[in-house]
Parts: sequence; structure tokens; C-alpha cells
Amino acid sequence: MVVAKVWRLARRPVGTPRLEDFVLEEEVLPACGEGDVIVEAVALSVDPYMRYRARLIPLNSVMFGTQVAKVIESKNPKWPVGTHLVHCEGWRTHTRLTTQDFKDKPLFTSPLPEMGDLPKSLGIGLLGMPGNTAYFGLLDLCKPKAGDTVLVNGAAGAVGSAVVQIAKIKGCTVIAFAGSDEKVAWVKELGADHVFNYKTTSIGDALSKAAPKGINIYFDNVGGKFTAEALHHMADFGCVALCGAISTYNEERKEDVATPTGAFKESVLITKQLRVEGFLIYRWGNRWFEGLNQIRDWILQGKLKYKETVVHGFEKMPSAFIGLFQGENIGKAVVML
Ligand SMILES: NC(=O)C1=CN([C@@H]2O[C@H](COP(=O)(O)OP(=O)(O)OC[C@H]3O[C@@H](n4cnc5c(N)ncnc54)[C@H](OP(=O)(O)O)[C@@H]3O)[C@@H](O)[C@H]2O)C=CC1
Ligand SMILES: CCCCCC(=O)/C=C/[C@@H]1[C@@H](C/C=C\CCCC(=O)O)[C@@H](O)C[C@H]1O
Repeated sequence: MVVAKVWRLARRPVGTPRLEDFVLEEEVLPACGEGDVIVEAVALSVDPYMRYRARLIPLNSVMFGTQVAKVIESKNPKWPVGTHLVHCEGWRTHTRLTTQDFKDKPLFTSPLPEMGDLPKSLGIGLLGMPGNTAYFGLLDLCKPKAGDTVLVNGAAGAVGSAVVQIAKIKGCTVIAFAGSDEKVAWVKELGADHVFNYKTTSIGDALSKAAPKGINIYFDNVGGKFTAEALHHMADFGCVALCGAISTYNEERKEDVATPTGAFKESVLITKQLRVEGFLIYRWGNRWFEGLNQIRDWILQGKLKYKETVVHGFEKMPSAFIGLFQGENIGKAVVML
């Protein structure tokens, strides 16, 4: 019999999530039936979108999320004991996956890419959903050309740090923003041309100096006031890729009402004839391993670097998650068991 530890959403977070919004419980897993496996978590992801999901999932359900896990019991010849996979059954130490799970969620219940000597935790980071978010969000949606000026915020994070580097691989000039001097130093090491601490720098002044001819591509991870300012610095016919808006996730607002920060100014969008496109990475589910294979090649060629902010212990899931909103992570935030 396998007993899983799970984190459930005990209360709807109000503003920034708090530890008391989550409760740790145990769950006895049913034995494997034909085609089932039981997996043990190796590395669990905490991601900003979980704050958005916490508004939607039923109270007391297990928090949504992805993890790298190892098969410890198997009645499925495709998944023998000892193999590793990525699944999206959330904040739990052990999970029983059925053949239906593998059928229903092919994108988020998939084999761990061949890692070689790379850490398996990359399967929830650069060699997983965040990495592909940067890859497809920048290359497919924005189609950068050599010489383009690319603006990226959240630039020391899992997605942002990959966008910085992929934009440099494509010959772009990169303007990056992050929330501490330590992060600024790292993003400079990644090759960004202009890097600013948005907490101590006027965004408008920085962009006027760094992009006097305007920004061709804005890869937005933050939204809100940052975006309200950044739009004024776009070059005509520029592209805005709305990846995320983490500055707004903790705002309390009535559903379907614009956030108080009100990022979008139609007059600017129209007069600059901007293309603004929101996206979710599972748009590219049918090309998942195209992105991951290219990213792995770039890592092995030394063209893509990564950092992980690792905390140890399943009991740390809520604090690691909350830390995202305090900027505690550099690179991908990971909880290792
Ligand atoms: N569209 C899609 O399919 C996907 C979208 N996303 C989105 O991409 C963005 C980045 O995600 P991810 O890389 O996983 O997270 P990160 O690894 O970047 O971690 C979050 C970071 O956001 C920054 N941040 C937190 N609060 C604020 C704030 N109020 N204002 C500005 N910056 C803030 C912090 O860095 P700092 O110190 O710089 O403030 C923090 O470290 C998120 O908006 C996320 O929702 C992610 C995956 C898929
Ligand atoms: C306003 C929320 C923006 C979230 C951006 C982001 O980080 C998306 C991440 C997705 C995530 C799906 C989460 C929310 C999408 C809303 C629709 C839904 O499916 O509930 C997860 O599936 C991995 C990333 O693709």
C-alpha cells in the first residue's frame, strides 16, 4: 500500500497566497490495475499560473502542478519500474497514473526527455513547459529577426531567462528587466545587452535610453504598470507576446473587469499598429519535442544556461510557491524531495 502526501487548497487566497491557504494531508493510493503505474515525485514545480488556477479549482482539491516522477510500481510494460516521466497531477508525493491519464493529458504526462548528465529537474524547467513557452512564444509568435530589439521582463525567471538567451541566439538586441541587482548581474551574464532592476529604475527612462528607435518585440511576463509603460516604447508594427501578467495575479478584482493597473491603452495599440497576442504553451502540444530537442541541443552546445532555485522537502511547497511572488527565485523554482 502506498500512502501519498498531498497539498490541498484549504482557502481561496486573498492577495498574495499565505501558508494557511494550504493544508497537508495523506491519501492511500489504490493498488495498480492493468496498465496503471504508481510514481514517486522527484522534483515538483511551483509556477505563477497556480495562483490563477487557485481561483478556479474546487476548494480542498489537490493543488494543480507538474512534477518529474519515477515509476515505483508498474502494470504497464511501456512504463517499467525505474523510468522517469513528467505528469501534471499536482502537489503530491505519490500518484497512481492510469492508461486514461496517459491518454487524456499527452502533453503533461510524457516521458522525461533524454537528459544524459543534465539534472532531471530540468524536465519541469528549461527542458519542459517553461522552456517551450520561451521557445515557441518567442520564435513562433514573434518571429524575431537579427537586429530586432527585444524587451523581456521577469528576465531572471524560468521563462524570461530562456527568452533572453534564445533572442541572443537569433541575433537580437535584448533589453531585460528583473527585480534585484543579483538577478541583473546574472541576466547580463546570459548576454542581455541592457539589463535593469525595475525596482530601482524608471522603466520609461531606461527604455528611452536603451531603445531610442523603439522595441520590435515585447515578450511580456509581468503585465500591469510595466506593460502600460512599455507599450509607449514600441516601434510601429511591433509585436507584443502576452505570455503572463504576474504583477496582476494577486489583485482582487471582480471577474471580467480589467485589472486596476489597466495595462492596455487602445490608442497606443492602434496608432502604433501593434500586434498583441496572448498565448498558452499548450497551443504547441503537437510540436512539444521539437522545442525540447532544440533546447537540449543549445544547452549541450553551451548556448543556453540555466539556474534553479531549489528548496528541499515536500513540506516547503507552499512557501516555495509564495516565494515566486516575492521574487525569491532565480531561474526555475523547484521543490526536490
Ligand atoms: N502563457 C503560458 O503558457 C505560460 C505563461 N507563463 C507566465 O510567464 C511568466 C513567468 O513565469 P515563470 O518563468 O514560471 O516564473 P519566474 O521563474 O519568472 O518566477 C516569477 C518571477 O516573477 C517576478 N515577479 C513576481 N511578482 C512580480 C511583480 N509583481 N512584478 C514584476 N515581477 C514580478 C519575480 O522576479 P523579479 O525578481 O524579477 O520580480 C519572480 O521571480 C508568468 O507570468 C507566468 O504566468 C509561464 C508558463 C507558461
Ligand atoms: C491569467 C492567467 C495567465 C496564466 C499564464 C500562464 O502562466 C499559463 C500557464 C499554463 C497553465 C494553464 C493555466 C492557466 C490557463 C487558463 C486556462 C486554463 O487552462 O485554466 C498550465 O497549463 C501550463 C501553462 O500552459
